[in-house]
Amino acid sequence: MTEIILKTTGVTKKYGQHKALADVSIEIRRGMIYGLIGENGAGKSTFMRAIMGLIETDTGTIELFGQHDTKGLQQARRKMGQSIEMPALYPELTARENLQVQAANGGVDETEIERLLTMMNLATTGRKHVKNFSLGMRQRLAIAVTLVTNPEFLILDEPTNGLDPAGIAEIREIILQLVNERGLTVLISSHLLNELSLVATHYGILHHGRLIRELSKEQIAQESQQYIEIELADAQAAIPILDQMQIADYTVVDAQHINVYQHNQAVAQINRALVLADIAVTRIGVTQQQLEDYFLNLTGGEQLV
Ligand SMILES: Nc1ncnc2c1ncn2[C@@H]1O[C@H](COP(=O)(O)OP(=O)(O)OP(=O)(O)O)[C@@H](O)[C@H]1O
Repeated sequence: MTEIILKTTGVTKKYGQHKALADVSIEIRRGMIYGLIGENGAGKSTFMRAIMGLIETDTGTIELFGQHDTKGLQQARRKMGQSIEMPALYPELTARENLQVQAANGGVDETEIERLLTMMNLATTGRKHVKNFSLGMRQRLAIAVTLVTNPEFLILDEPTNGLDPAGIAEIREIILQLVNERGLTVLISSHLLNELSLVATHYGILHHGRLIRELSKEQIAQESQQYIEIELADAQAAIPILDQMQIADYTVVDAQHINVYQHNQAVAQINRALVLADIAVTRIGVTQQQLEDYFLNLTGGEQLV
């Protein structure tokens, strides 16, 4: 079994009468990219802040790199990098200068700073001050800053928030590169579920401060339903054919679309039967239920965005 990097047991945090976190227990092992998913106000930032030691929890325990007492946790937190919302970037300095300031507090050398700038696609920003950076550039610099201390465990709170698809893809590539090349373990939060599905190896779903499910990428693939999607000229005309084939579990979506949920039926068989009955099929294939829909089911239809 790989090493446990973070283990929380029954973590609870109240703000007045409001429970921002209720009995949250999670386990993150080395090499995982753990995606923390939840709607606005679900408790994602509160949880991350608790791990970072930025807020006190009411009850529960936090174990980091096997340490759980105050002194041990303090030491263990040195192995973490974090970008909680916006880390402190100096707006009047360049990207390189920002990294140099961080490195001066005890961290990497100039060569590593150059490497980080290249990795984050910031090497050509030259004399440009951070205050003139785009949001994407700032987000990437924020991640670079967290790497200056050579962390083993990275906590990223909504690193793709507000970015366009190209910016999101860039962050995704960086995270995958960090995991592959440096063996980092990552805890990342987002409400962009489909986006997270391209990087996360494990998921924790927070809903009203509770961890309602914890599952792996493979479990999601199994559980999110597959179905056969048929696009055809006349959906009504296809009904008797499906009945003849003893297919009972299907939905007529509209005049040109039918979804069949019995995926033990071969796609080719259905296609052949429809074509033989003179019903033109324009498209037929197996579709995976979108991750977004899967989580909507789990949270009782409440939007996560
Ligand atoms: N300092 C605070 N004082 C009072 N209530 C707070 C405080 N911080 C957070 N909360 C409340 O705790 C709940 C969880 O907030 P949190 O910021 O952790 O959610 P989140 O999942 O990170 O959401 P978002 O995506 O909006 O950041 C919210 O209802 C929020 O209003």
